[in-house]
Amino acid sequence: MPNFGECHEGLEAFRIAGLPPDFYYIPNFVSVEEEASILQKIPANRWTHLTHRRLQAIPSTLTKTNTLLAAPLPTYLVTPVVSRFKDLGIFDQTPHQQPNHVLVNEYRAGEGIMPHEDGDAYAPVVATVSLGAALCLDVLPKPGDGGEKEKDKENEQDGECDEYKVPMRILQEPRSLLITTGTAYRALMHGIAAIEVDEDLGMDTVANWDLLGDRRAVEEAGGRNVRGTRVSLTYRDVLKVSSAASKVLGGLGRR
Ligand SMILES: O=C(O)CCC(=O)C(=O)O
Ligand SMILES: [Fe+2]
Repeated sequence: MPNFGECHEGLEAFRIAGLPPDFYYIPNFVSVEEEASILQKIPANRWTHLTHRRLQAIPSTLTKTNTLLAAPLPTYLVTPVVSRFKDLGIFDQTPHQQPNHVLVNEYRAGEGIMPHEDGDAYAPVVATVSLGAALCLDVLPKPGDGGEKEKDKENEQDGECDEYKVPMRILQEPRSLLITTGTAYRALMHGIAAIEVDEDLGMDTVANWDLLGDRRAVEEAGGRNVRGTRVSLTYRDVLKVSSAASKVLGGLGRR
């Protein structure tokens, strides 16, 4: 089976070259108008409040067995974003060939998310649309696989990963798309530091520096990004879907 990169030559120009495969960063994936329209349509009364952010799982939270109760995504999350995913073939190789689940996360300045991996409830492709403000995603090695030292040894042996500097940061500008798949999905963790300013941003410290939509703004701000409120939409394909449940819900008029 060909890997993601081999099937998506059109995306090659957007690959984050300095990181293990495959991260792709596309600036200005949605327009300013589209961004405003999506933000305005996120329902105000559906937030789950966590200590360091608030979130909405759409269409619903997965069950204890990581099953999705099938229900269509709301239109504001489908148009225009999912049609653009189709044009790029982002979910062409996942079981349902389209995203069926979206987590909406909101981070105010000073909020973040602990380093984690997204796990095996989903096909290993995540498409993250950022809205509202910029922040840095930290990319880290997974602890436990013998630790970093062991990894370095392995890397020396196969000579394949030497060129990658991890931990590293990806600056996610508003309106951008970040795709995480392959080794990047399976072998790395990601998190967002709970800070108010991302500092020391530049070509050596930001993995997607060359791909940014507005490098100049960051340079003019002296390599600092003062955080505002950022909303992320993380689109995924949940592997286990129960359509029986959705029929019951549909019958109850819960669509
Ligand atoms: O907001 C983000 O970009 C990351 C969110 C995330 O890691 C997740 O929902 O699993
Ligand atoms: Fe995540």
